[in-house]
Amino acid sequence: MQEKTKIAVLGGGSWATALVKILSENKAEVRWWLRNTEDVQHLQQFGHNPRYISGVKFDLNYVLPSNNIQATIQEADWVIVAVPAAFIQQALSLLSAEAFQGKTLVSAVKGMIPGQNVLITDFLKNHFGVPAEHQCVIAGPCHAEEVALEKQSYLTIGSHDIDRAEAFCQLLRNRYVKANPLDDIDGVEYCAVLKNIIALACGIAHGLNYGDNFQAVMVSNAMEEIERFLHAIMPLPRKLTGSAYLGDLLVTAYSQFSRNRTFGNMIGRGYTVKSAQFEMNMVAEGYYAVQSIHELNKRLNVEMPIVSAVYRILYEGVGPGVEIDILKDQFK
Ligand SMILES: NC(=O)C1=CN([C@@H]2O[C@H](COP(=O)(O)OP(=O)(O)OC[C@H]3O[C@@H](n4cnc5c(N)ncnc54)[C@H](OP(=O)(O)O)[C@@H]3O)[C@@H](O)[C@H]2O)C=CC1
Ligand SMILES: O=C(CO)COP(=O)(O)O
Repeated sequence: MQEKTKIAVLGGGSWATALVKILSENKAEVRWWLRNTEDVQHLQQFGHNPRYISGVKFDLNYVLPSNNIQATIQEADWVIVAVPAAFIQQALSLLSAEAFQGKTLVSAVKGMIPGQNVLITDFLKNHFGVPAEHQCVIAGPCHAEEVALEKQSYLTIGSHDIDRAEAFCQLLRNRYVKANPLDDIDGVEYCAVLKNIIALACGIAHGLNYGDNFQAVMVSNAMEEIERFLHAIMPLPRKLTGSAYLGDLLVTAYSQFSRNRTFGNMIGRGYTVKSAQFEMNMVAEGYYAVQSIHELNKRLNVEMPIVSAVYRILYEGVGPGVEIDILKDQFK
């Protein structure tokens, strides 16, 4: 009998839950680290994650939930990090560089490490010495909630090592998931960070009662902003109309499932940042990312009116109406 591929998934939120569904249904052995003991016990007893997309039922012959992060990754060939960026340092604090040796690390995270303002793959390289070519990122327009409903979805796996990316695609492909490898790992990682900020801006505008006409213009302007930023930080010929770039921006800006859009919508309707965070039991990465991009852009000086507006609204207390009014006059 062929040995099962051993994969560790770190994180207990919606995206980790969706990825465990895909991988375990493809008969990989998934060791799953969640930080809460009660969640692990619930999974072991009932086969459901109690707090995130709880309708998904897991086959416990293939899914091994645990609170022990060292034991979770020990035997795995692939380690998927699916913890929101702001909590990664804390989540991985018990692990040493040796723990990752010989493994492929896959970031499922669409954020940056706050304070350090680095991408997750750079953090894993700097902090744990994981070489860039031993890493992949999961990109593309894909909400966990739609994976749970088995709706047709597309993922892009970025890596400097295209064979490794293809090998990971093979672990993901199924009846409703198509996966394609791509070598622009930094481009898709930065784009995923930026699209969350733009989706926040779209939510803010929606909360202020702007309509679809305005949002379409905001998204078109945003694409140009993203293009300028990527050109400044990582110039490469890339097709930004691809689904890992434009596609991910569109799904996050328009989907009812988007955390970032929902968070922005609350801000537009007058919630404070604290109260919006309290209302959502999920994480809007764009809130943290906008600070990192704002810091990075002090050096790059890219013209980023939408990102700057979101920064001023969330971190400087400027009224959302004031900032969107300014954008309204700048957009073409
Ligand atoms: N959801 C999606 O559809 C997609 C998400 N992603 C990315 O996946 C990553 C994970 O997000 P997602 O799964 O959506 O997360 P969710 O928003 O679904 O859940 C939040 C997660 O954050 C954890 N968390 C919250 N506060 C803390 C804290 N103080 N310390 C440690 N952990 C904390 C929660 O743990 P607990 O429950 O124990 O509090 C939970 O696991 C993000 O980077 C996101 O951008 C990428 C593609 C799709
Ligand atoms: O990246 C995502 C879909 O591709 C998820 O976006 P949200 O975090 O805004 O839900």
